Amino acid sequence: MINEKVIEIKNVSFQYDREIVLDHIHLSVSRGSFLGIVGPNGSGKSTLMKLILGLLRPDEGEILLFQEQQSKFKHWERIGFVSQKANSFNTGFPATVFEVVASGLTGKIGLFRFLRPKHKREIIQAIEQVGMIEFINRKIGELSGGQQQRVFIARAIVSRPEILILDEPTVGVDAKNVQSFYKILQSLKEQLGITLVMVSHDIDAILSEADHVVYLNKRVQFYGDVEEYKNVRGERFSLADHPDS
Ligand SMILES: Nc1ncnc2c1ncn2[C@@H]1O[C@H](COP(=O)(O)OP(=O)(O)OP(=O)(O)O)[C@@H](O)[C@H]1O
Repeated sequence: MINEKVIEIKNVSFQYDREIVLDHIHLSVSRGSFLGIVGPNGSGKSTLMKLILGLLRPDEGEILLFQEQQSKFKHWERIGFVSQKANSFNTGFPATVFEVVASGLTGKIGLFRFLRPKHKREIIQAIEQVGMIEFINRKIGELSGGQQQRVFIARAIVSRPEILILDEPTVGVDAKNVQSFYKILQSLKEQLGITLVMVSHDIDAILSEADHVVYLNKRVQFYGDVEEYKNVRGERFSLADHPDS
C-alpha cells in the first residue's frame, strides 16, 4: 500500500498528576519512513514513545497501530524498542550476546521454552545484521557502549518488527560508534523496510539521517519533511531549546 500509515496519533493529550505533558497531538508515521522527534528537555518526547508502546494510556484522543485501535492491538512483536543503554539492561548481568538477543524472542516463544533451530537461525541473523557475529559468545558486560547498543538493536529486531522505536539510543556511545550505529539503522530501513521513529537530542544526526521531523514542545510545533525543517528551524525554534545543537 502506498503511503500506508503504521502509526496514527489523533488528538492525543496526556498529563501526569496535574501537569499537562502532551496537548492535543496529531501526527502519523508512514511505512518505511524515518521520523526524528526533537524538542527541549521535558517536552514530552519520551512520554509520547511510552504512549505509542502502550506503557501509558492517553487521557484523550486515540492511537492507531497498523490501522488498528491500540487498545485492541495484540501483535506487539511488530514493534521493537531500543532505549538508552543505561536504562534498558543490567549490563553486569552475566548473559552472552546470544542470550541477550534470544531474550528478544521470549514474547514470541515463551520464556522457558527451548529454542528451536529456526529461532537460533533468527538470533544469528539478527546478530549478523548488526555486525556483531564475532562477539556472539562474549558477555554483554565485556563490550563497549557502542557494541552493547548494537546488541540491543539485534534484540529489538530479532522478532522481525515492522517498526523500531528508539529513545535517545546513542547517549553514552562515542562518535565513531554513533556513525556505525546510524549505518545499521539505514540498512534496517533500506534492506528490511523497517519504519524508524527516533527521539534524539542530536539534531545534526536527525537532520542527516531522518526523512521527517517532529518538533515537540507539549504540542507539535513542527511536523514535516526534514528539508522543510532545515529551512524554518532557525527562525521558528530558538537554539536555546536545543541544548546540544
Ligand atoms: N512518571 C512521571 N511522573 C510525573 N511526571 C513525569 C513522569 N515522567 C515524566 N514526567 C514529566 O513529564 C514531562 C515530560 O517528560 P518526558 O520524559 O516525556 O520529556 P522528554 O521530552 O523526553 O525529556 P528529555 O529530553 O529531558 O528526556 C517532564 O516535565 C517530566 O518531568
